[in-house]
Amino acid sequence: EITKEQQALMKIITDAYNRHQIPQDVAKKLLQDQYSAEENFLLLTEMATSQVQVLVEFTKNIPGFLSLDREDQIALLKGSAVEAMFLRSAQVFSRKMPSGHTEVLEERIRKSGISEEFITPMFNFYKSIGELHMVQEEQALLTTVTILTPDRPYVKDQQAVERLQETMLDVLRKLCVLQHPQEPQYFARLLGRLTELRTLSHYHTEMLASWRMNDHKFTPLLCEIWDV
Ligand SMILES: Cc1cccc(C)c1-c1noc(C(C)C)c1COc1ccc(-c2ccc3cc(C(=O)O)ncc3c2)cc1
Repeated sequence: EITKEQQALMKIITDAYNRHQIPQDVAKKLLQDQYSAEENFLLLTEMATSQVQVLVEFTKNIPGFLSLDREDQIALLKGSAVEAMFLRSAQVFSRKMPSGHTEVLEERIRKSGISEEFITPMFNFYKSIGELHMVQEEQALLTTVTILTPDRPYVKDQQAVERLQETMLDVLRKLCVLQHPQEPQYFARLLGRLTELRTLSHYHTEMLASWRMNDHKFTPLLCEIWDV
């Protein structure tokens, strides 16, 4: 049974998740009509940079996050940024954007210098997230659970992160039972997506290396968060 304080926690996180989105004027740039690989890469770089800024703001609203050791806060953000962006961009695909971003985002990702070996697992992931039909509370909590992963590189006080993550996992588990009563294994399926995210995060490191090989430039914020 979801307790009163768990409901309050879920509301804080879901409101923050909905409040911190890529500004529409930035997202609208996806609809521009240049589709060269260079243009696509530049647009995706702009999206990712804006998404990281939004992610940092969202993370500040996770109850307990700002009480963690400051260096651990940075380590959690660096370690989870790619995974959080996969989850956020997955929502664009599964939400069937009215603004038509779905098709153009897919087109630009497919034609931005990412090799086919990464494109396939990436779009399989997007499809598997879409099939879950997550409600927004589940999306917000799943992103929060991903950010609060204790075993990211350089995290010193893993216990403190684990305590926070367990609190969020408990709310998410109860929410899944409430939202998907006909599917008792739904929560386990959600956690399975987190495993898939780790794999994608390793692919992403190779994607970055191959872009850099072809002399692609990133923004200072992305260089900092991805150590490129
Ligand atoms: C290619 C890739 C795939 C997955 C994750 C990453 C980090 C990368 C990835 N890896 O590198 C890059 C750049 C640097 C080339 C990327 C590109 O990342 C992103 C990140 C976020 C979005 C994004 C997020 C929310 C949106 C909301 C709306 C709307 O509400 O209408 N519309 C458009 C939106 C676009 C797009 C690309």
